[in-house]
Amino acid sequence: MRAYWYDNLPGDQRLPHDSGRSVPPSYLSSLGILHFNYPSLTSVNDLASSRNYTHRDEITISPEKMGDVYEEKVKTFFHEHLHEDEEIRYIVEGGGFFDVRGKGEDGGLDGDWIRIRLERFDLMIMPAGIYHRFTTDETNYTKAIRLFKDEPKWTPLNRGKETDENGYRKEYLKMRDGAEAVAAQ
Ligand SMILES: CSCCC(=O)C(=O)O
Ligand SMILES: [Fe+2]
Repeated sequence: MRAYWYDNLPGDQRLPHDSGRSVPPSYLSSLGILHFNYPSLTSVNDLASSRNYTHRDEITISPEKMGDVYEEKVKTFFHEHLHEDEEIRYIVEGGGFFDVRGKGEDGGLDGDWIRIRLERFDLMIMPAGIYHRFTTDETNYTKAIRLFKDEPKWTPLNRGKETDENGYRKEYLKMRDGAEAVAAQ
């Protein structure tokens, strides 16, 4: 795992877009993001049961596996969205990028994109309500396990006026900025 500020330059979303400015783990945790490196599935299973995740599926995002819909899927995943549940992803093979919004400057709610590079054995937990997006990298191959509390269901809520007002979004901001207010004391 490596996190850095997205360079915001034009070009394929699958390129690294590395500005060269790293984002430290402490900043990611202040956004409510957790990361682990689990070379064995046993640890993934333990984490799943400790958080009451009883369902999972395995997704292979690649042109070979998905055929013609691959490019379309990759664009859908890259549309800025949030979920009303936390999102847990474990990379089994290949790699990919999750982009998440940093904090805005001067108390603004949303800042610039942070790119999080995930590789084999990386497990990431993103809190409900965080704006994010996903893309494969130039190798066009991500095999990941998605953990769910109930039946596997992926419901992205694309960013808009409605999601800005979403209760889970508001809860997330309270947690994020509340945590910061406490840390600053
Ligand atoms: C690597 S999982 C696919 C992307 C995804 O689940 C998401 O963007 O929410
Ligand atoms: Fe998502």
